Amino acid sequence: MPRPDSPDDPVVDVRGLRMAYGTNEVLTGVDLTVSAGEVVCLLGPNGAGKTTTIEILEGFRAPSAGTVRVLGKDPMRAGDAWRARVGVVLQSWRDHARWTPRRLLTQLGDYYAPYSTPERPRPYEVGWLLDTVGLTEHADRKIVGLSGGQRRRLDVAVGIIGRPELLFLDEPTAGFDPQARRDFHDLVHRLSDLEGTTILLTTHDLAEAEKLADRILILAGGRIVADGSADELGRQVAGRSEVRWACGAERFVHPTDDVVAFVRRLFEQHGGELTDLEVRRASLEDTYLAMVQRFESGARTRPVLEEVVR
Ligand SMILES: Nc1ncnc2c1ncn2[C@@H]1O[C@H](COP(=O)(O)OP(=O)(O)OP(=O)(O)O)[C@@H](O)[C@H]1O
Repeated sequence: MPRPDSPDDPVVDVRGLRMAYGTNEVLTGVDLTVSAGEVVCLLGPNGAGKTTTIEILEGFRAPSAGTVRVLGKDPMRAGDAWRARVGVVLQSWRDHARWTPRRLLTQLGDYYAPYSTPERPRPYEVGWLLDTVGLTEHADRKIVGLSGGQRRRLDVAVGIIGRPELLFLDEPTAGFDPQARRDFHDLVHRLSDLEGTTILLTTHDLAEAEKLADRILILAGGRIVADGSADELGRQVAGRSEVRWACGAERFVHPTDDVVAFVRRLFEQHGGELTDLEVRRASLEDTYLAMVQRFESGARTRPVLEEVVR
């Protein structure tokens, strides 16, 4: 039995997780580990099982099989003290529509006060939190009158009011305008860098994943098919970089695995004639699409795909 608070223990440790809804097998053997202080992003196509995985880790859904340990406990059996250490940003806060954000956050914050420790005083101060999520101006308006993006900011505030050690964010920026998105990214960095909060998030915004995540997991076909930083994943997809150049009026494009060797040859052969040169590295979007495609084409003939990454 792992000691819950040893800094060396993984915050999330999942082995052989399986989940079926009736005959629909959504997760067929997920293994994943998240260490203290990491920001990990779970990517995957629609219906891959990201929300299902997160809900199981949150203790909101019982898995069909496998071992799940979150902060050293089985989420389905963990008590209030465990829950106070975990923050969850749900899709949208619907209760208490006639309350104000300030009242709601104050009320929810009181729930966490008994779980305050000298190392981690709980809850956050409500005024500070309202300011941090950009809701000060709307703090005393009824929740029912907030815009979609303002409600989403409130969702985030509700998720972190208890100063969680582990925070789950399921598509946190869906519906955010660019400013709200940037503010949110700053908040995630702040929680991670200053508070040491461990964060597991899902998103379909690959630029967001690249910006926020220390590590990216790709869930496809019921398993984790890729695990690494954006750069590490990129290196596993061959032919990813593209060199574009011009000789006089003629333009050329060539994909390559080894940009330096290719450009060196280019200079040796055409150095004097080159009028333009550009190296375009594949984005996380290119990598992600290539990996999911590789998985899907392989899956038609081979159900097990560990070789995609390892
Ligand atoms: N409560 C449920 N009952 C039955 N099937 C469900 C339930 N919740 C999810 N599913 C099914 O499980 C699969 C995975 O759904 P899930 O919401 O976990 O995927 P996701 O990766 O989060 O998708 P998205 O990117 O679209 O949000 C889907 O086929 C979905 O229809």
